[in-house]
Amino acid sequence: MSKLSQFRELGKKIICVGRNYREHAAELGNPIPSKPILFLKPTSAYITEGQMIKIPLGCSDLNHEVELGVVIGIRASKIKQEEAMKYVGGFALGLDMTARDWQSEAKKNGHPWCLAKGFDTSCPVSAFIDKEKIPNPNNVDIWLKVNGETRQSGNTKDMIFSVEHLISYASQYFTLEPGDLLLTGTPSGVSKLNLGDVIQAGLGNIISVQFTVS
Ligand SMILES: O=C([O-])CC(=O)C(=O)O
Ligand SMILES: [Mg+2]
Repeated sequence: MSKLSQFRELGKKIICVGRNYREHAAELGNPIPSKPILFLKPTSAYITEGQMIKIPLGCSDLNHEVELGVVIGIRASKIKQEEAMKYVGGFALGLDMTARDWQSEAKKNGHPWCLAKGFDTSCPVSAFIDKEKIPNPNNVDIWLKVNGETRQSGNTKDMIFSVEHLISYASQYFTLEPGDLLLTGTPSGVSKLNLGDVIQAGLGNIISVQFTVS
C-alpha cells in the first residue's frame, strides 16, 4: 500500500463526478442529476504543490472547483456499494480546474468537456491522505479560499451520491485500478480566477494545499 503515496504515477485515470451538490448544480443553472455524471481528465493534468496553475491559452474564465478525491487501492470491477470502501486506498484533495467559458460553449453545442476540464495543470492535488485519517468520507468539511477570502465552504454530507455509490457506479463501466483518482464533485461557490491569485484549499483541518495562478 505504501506505493499509493505515489498515486499520481501509479494511477491510470482521473474520473470526475459532475453536479454532485444541489447548490452547485443550481448556481450554474443545471438540473439535479438522477444518476452520477462522469467525465475523465488525463493524468497529464496533475500538478502538485510548488507547481503553478496555468491559465490555458485563450481561456477567459478559469474557475476553481475544490473536491474530495478518493484514491483506489485495489483493482475493482462491478462491485457493490456495500463493499466499495474495501477498494479505497486513501484520499486526496483535488481541484477540478475548469475553463468555464469553454465548458459553456461545449454544453451549448453538445460537445465534450475534454479541453475545458483536461488541459495541463487542470488537476492540482494534495499529498496522499491515509485512509484512517478520514473514517467517514461522507461527512468532511471542504473549503477553498482565494487570496485569503473564503469562496467555497461545504461538507461532503451534502453530496447527492455517496462515495460508496460513486465507486460502485463507476466500477460498472470502468475497471478501477490502484492509484486511480475519483473526484467526487464540487460544492457551490465556484468563481473566476485571475493571474497571481493564490488558492488555499483543504479538507477540514486534515489537509490543506496552496497553489498560485500564473
Ligand atoms: O463543471 C461542473 O460544474 C461539473 C463538475 O465538475 C462538478 O460539479 O464538480
Ligand atoms: Mg468538478
